[in-house]
Amino acid sequence: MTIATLNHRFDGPADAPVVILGPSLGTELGMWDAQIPELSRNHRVLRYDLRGHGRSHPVPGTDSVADLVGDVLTLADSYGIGRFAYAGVSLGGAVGLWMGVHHPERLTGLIACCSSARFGEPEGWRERAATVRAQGMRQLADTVIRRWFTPEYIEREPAAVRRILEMLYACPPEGYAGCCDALAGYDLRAELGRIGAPTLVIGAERDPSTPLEHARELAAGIPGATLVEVADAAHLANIQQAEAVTSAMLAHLTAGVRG
Ligand SMILES: O=C(O)CC1=CCC(=O)O1
Repeated sequence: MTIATLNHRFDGPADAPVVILGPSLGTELGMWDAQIPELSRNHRVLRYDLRGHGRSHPVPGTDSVADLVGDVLTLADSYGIGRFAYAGVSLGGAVGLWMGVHHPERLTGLIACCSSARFGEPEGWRERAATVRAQGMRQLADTVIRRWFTPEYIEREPAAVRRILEMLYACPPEGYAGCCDALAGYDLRAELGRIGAPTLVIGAERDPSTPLEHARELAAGIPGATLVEVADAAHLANIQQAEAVTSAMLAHLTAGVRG
C-alpha cells in the first residue's frame, strides 16, 4: 500500500467532535463549502483532497480504495484523531464505506451521499482512466458535469456549475485516472453487513451516476442504516440541494453517531 500526504483544512471549534468530509472523483475539498457554516458550528470539520486531486500530490501506480482509506487514516493519525464521524460523496462515500467494513473501530458514524457498493462495470472505469491519460480532462469534464447537476440547475446556477467544472478541468489526469482504477477494483456488495457504525445513506432522485437503487441497496445491506432520498438533485446533491443534505447530515451527526 502507498500513502499520500493529503491537502486538508479544518473548520470549527478545536475541542468539538471530529467529522471528516471526503470529496467525489474529480472535485476538491471546496465541493463541501455549502455544508461548512452549519456543520462547523458544533463539529471540528476536517476536509481533504483525494490523492492526485486539488493540492494533494498524485501517487504513481494503480490506486485502490484501500489506498485512499490509508491516506485518510494517516491524516487522522497525524493529528491524534482516533475516532471520528466520516461523510463522503460518491467516491468519497466509498472511502467511508470501505473504512466501515475494514476499520470499524475508527468510526463513530458514517454518511454515504450519492455513493454505492459498486460503481458499475470495472471495464468502464478502466476505459475512462485510459481516456483521460491519453486526452486530458477537458472533453470528459464537459460530459460528466451533465450527470452531476440537473439541466434546470445548470441553466439556473451557471456560476455554481462553472466552479465545479473548473475543478474538473484542473484535476491532474493521472490523479483522476488513478481514482478511476480504484473504482474499477471496488466492490463492497458482499460486505455491507459488516458495517457497524451508525450509517446514513443519502440518495438523489435524479442521479444518473449512482441512481437511487444504489442508495437503497446500501441502506438495505448496512445493519440499521437510515435512508434519505433527496428530490430534484443529480449526483452532486450536497451542492444542488445543499439545505436538505446539510440538515440530514446534521440530524445524523447530532443524534445518530456513537461517541
Ligand atoms: O463522475 C462520475 O461519473 C460519477 C462518480 C463516480 C464516482 C465519483 O466520485 O463520481
